[in-house]
Order: sequence, then C-alpha cells, then structure tokens
Amino acid sequence: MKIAILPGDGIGPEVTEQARRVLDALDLPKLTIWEGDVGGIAYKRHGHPLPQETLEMARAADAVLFGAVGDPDCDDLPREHRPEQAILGLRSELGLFANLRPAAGYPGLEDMSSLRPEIARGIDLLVVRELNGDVYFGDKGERSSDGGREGWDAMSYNEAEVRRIAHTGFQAAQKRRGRLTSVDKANVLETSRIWRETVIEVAKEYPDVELDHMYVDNAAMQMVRSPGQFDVILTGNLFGDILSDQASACVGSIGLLASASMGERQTDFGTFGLYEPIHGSAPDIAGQGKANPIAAILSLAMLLRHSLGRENEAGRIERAVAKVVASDVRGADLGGTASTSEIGDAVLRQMTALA
Ligand SMILES: NC(=O)C1=CN([C@@H]2O[C@H](COP(=O)(O)OP(=O)(O)OC[C@H]3O[C@@H](n4cnc5c(N)ncnc54)[C@H](O)[C@@H]3O)[C@@H](O)[C@H]2O)C=CC1
Ligand SMILES: CC(C)CC(=O)C(=O)O
Ligand SMILES: [Mg+2]
Repeated sequence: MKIAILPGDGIGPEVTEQARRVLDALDLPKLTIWEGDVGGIAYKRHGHPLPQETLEMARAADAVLFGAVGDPDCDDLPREHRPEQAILGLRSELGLFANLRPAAGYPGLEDMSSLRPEIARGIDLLVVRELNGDVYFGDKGERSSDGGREGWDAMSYNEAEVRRIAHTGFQAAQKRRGRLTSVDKANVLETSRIWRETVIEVAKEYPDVELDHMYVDNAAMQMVRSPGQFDVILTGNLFGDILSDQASACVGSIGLLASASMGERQTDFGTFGLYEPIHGSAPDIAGQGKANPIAAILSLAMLLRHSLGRENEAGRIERAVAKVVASDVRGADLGGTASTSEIGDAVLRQMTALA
C-alpha cells in the first residue's frame, strides 16, 4: 500500500502532521509513505506549484493525503503559478471527478453550530460535488472593454460529465437514506438546464431513490433553515464548494469536515482517491497551533476506507474523533483552548482506548 502525503501550505502541514501521527499509530503492515511538495512551497522550491515529480508520486500511489494550498506571497503571480492551480491540476490530471463531503452533527457539539441546537442536531448530509468541470475549468481570461478590464470564466457541463457524477450521487443515496436533492440554477443557466434534464434521465435507473430539485439560492437558505431535510446533495463544482463550507458552519467548524475525491481507477485495495479537509491553508491562523486537525484526521479515515479497504481502522478513527469532539478538548474554532497537537494527542489517546 502506497500513500503520497502532500501537506502544502499554511495550516496544511500542521493538520497533516496530526493525521500522519494517527496513521503511524495504526502500524499498518506493508505500507509505504511518500511525501511531496505542492502549492506555494513547491513554487518556491521548484518553480511550479505542481511539480512533475509530485504529480508522478500521486499517480504511483494508491491514495493521496492532501493538506491545503494557498499562500498570500503568491497572490500576484500569474494564474498558472498560483498555489491553487496545484489542487485543480491534481483533480483534473488524476481524473478525480467526484468529491464527497459528508457533514453530520456531533452529539455534544450543538452549542457550537451557527444554528439553534435543535436544528443542528438533525444534520446528516453528503454533498456530492462534481470536481472536474464548471467555471473552475472553463475557458477564462481577461480583455479590455468599454468598462475597463473585463474578466470571464466560462461555465459549462456536458451530458457525459453530468451523467457520471449523477450515478455517484444516486449510488450514494442508495447506501444512505434514499433521497437525493439535485442543486442547480436551471431557471437562468443553460448549464443547469442540461444538468437537470440529465439528472432526470439518470434517475430512471434508480427508482428506489427519491429525487427532488432545488435552485441553489433556495438550497443555501434551506441549509440554514432546516438542514435535516437533506440526505445527498448532488451539485456542480462551484455550488458544491460554497454549500459545503456553509454546511461546516452548521455542524460547528470548517475544521471538522473531510472530503474524498474519487475517479474510476481501481487499486489492489479499493478505489484510488485524494483525501483532504474541505478547508484551505488558513493564513490567518497558520503557524500558531490553532488549526483543528480533525478534518485532516477524518480525511485519513476516508482514505483508509475507500482506497485501502481498511474499514476497521477507519471506523476506529471516526469513533475516537467523535469521543474527542464530545469532550472538553476543543480548539479555538470550537470555543476552546486546545492546540493542534493537543487535539492530535487526544485522538491518539482515544484510539488506544478503543484498540
Ligand atoms: N483545497 C485547498 O487547498 C483549498 C485552498 N484554499 C486556499 O486557502 C487560502 C485561504 O482561503 P480562505 O478563503 O481563508 O479559506 P480557509 O478555509 O483557509 O479559511 C477560512 C476560515 O476558516 C478558518 N479555518 C480553516 N480551517 C481551519 C481549521 N482546520 N481549524 C480552525 N479554523 C480553520 C480560517 O482560519 C479562516 O478564518 C486561499 O489561498 C485559498 O485559495 C481554500 C480552500 C480550499
Ligand atoms: C482552491 C479551491 C479551488 C478549492 C476549494 O475551495 C475547495 O475545493 O473547497
Ligand atoms: Mg472550498
């Protein structure tokens, strides 16, 4: 089993270090771990945010554990050299079109939700976000116009792209509570009209899944009004990016939500994937020991489950995390004083207790 760890920038290395401690504590046999540069640090060391060597390492692995990229020092670089291009490049080069972002409330954490506790208690949803298309990958540029400089980013989806992510969404709903909400903006966007019609076509293959459609503006409102109504949310790259950050505040903190990015490639142990917290490099708290490493640790659990077939270990990590989250060991994001490494220590202690 080969895991490539790409810590990246800002709090990326801080949270990834705690996930690495958890991985080491599992003492898995026949595991090889590689580490590579990505993002702003890679640009500074190698002149490119996604060096060829890093991409090849990711390709050769069974799974990638990713931290975060983004560095204010790089804000003025041309787009192709900015750190964020590295994660977009990995997602497209590795064919990772399906981004799974689970968001579920934790008993004992309702007080930290941005919602009233009785509303927060009902959250148990999965955002299935398309990851290889939409405005992030469309034609883009800058031109002069009568109104000064004009930027554009083309939004597009074709039927094949929608179909494959729709299958992921329906199959996820079958394994959960059998409900799928497709989120679009079909009242005004051509992209969304194709999206909606294609999802309706695919739905015929999943008669056991209850499908509904929601415009994204309403979905954002419903997410804070009554998030318990959602089971699986199927949506595009941009809307999924935004709604999943919003879901994290409903749960309690962006430092809690993990994600899996999957494609079609099978490994000897499962499906190849890249696993990362949903948050970014958080330059505002980087280097201060304030980052919550739970999202990175839960990303490792997803990696073990989906790419390495290690359900027992994944479950053990998740149970340990639930105990820590329900305890008084909380970071600043959850109103506490525990540092990044103290939260890591607490997870390791719970893992030992559960062994
Ligand atoms: N996949 C990736 O690598 C991503 C990279 N980014 C990049 O990260 C940089 C910062 O972006 P922002 O918009 O500020 O988003 P962000 O997610 O890095 O931070 C948003 C807010 O949440 C807080 N936060 C984030 N993670 C936390 C954690 N684990 N524990 C406690 N608090 C946490 C931050 O301190 C900040 O106040 C930018 O360069 C952005 O492009 C943003 C999102 C994803
Ligand atoms: C750098 C962004 C494209 C990534 C992001 O915000 C995300 O995937 O959540
Ligand atoms: Mg995001």
